[in-house]
Amino acid sequence: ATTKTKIGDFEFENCFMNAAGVYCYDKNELEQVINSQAGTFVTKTATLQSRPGNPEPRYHDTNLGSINSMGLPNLGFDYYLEYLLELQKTHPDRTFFFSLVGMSTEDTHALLKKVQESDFKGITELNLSCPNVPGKPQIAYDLETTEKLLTDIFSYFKKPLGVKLPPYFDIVHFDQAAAVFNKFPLTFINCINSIGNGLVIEDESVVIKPKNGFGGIGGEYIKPTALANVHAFYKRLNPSIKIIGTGGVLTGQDAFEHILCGASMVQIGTTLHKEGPSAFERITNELKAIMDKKGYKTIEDFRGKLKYL
Ligand SMILES: O=C(O)c1[nH]c(=O)[nH]c(=O)c1I
Repeated sequence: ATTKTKIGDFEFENCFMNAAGVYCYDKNELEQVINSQAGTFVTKTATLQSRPGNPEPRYHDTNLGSINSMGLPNLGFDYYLEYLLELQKTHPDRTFFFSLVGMSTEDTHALLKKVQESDFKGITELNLSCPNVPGKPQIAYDLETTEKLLTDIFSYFKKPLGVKLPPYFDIVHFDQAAAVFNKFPLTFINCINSIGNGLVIEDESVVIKPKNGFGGIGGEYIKPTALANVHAFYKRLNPSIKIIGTGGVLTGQDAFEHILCGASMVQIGTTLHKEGPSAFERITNELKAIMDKKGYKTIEDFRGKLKYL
């Protein structure tokens, strides 16, 4: 079996990649993902200026997953763009993802205009769902603002663009959000970001410093919500808008379920943070074994084919 996949006009040898925020802060981390079995990588979400992020401890692993309130620490847009342009020379046959968001609407447009005017040939992931910048709501929970932002963006941005979404929890919100996204030539949507503002307690204390311990939840806790968002949008979106599935992937079986729900690419966050880049080889082999046992040759043989009772 092969786990190769396609997003927009781009082919990837493997349908696995990191989730933004994990193993993607600097060239050293990104190099490790390039040299792993991952099909591609996405950068840490970049802002116009570099940011130190929230006070530590700001990330904590638990038996069932993770909690984080990083606060968008990153080396700044220019650092990642420069590296991505260098990779276009050293790895001309590969396509990478550039995650970004402005700290204001003006900044978001400034960032995307810089990408549009640059020689970047990869795919841009606009993060509409960072849950950890105090005072900043998750953009994608405000569908009116999201529609206005995308309308303005697509008036000048002509390169491949997708959006990173927070989880939605109401069928009516799936309907309303899908109706907005279907208005735009999006290359993909990525479901889901961490489940915002959970709380993890050990003994009598929170485990992270920012926001009195409130942070985005990842890992095993979130797979049912991730799968529901992948499948809800798969059923509602124009087939030209691909789905990236993120959330709760520990094994090949979890990845199989994301693809069954309609995902064309699967991102790994918490598991990658815990296990390191060798997780890509393990999970790829586990998925291939499942496909071989079931007689599926490519992921298109079962993508989106979730059975109902
Ligand atoms: O706190 C973060 O940096 C962060 N953490 C997340 O869990 N998701 C995000 O999109 C971001 I931008």
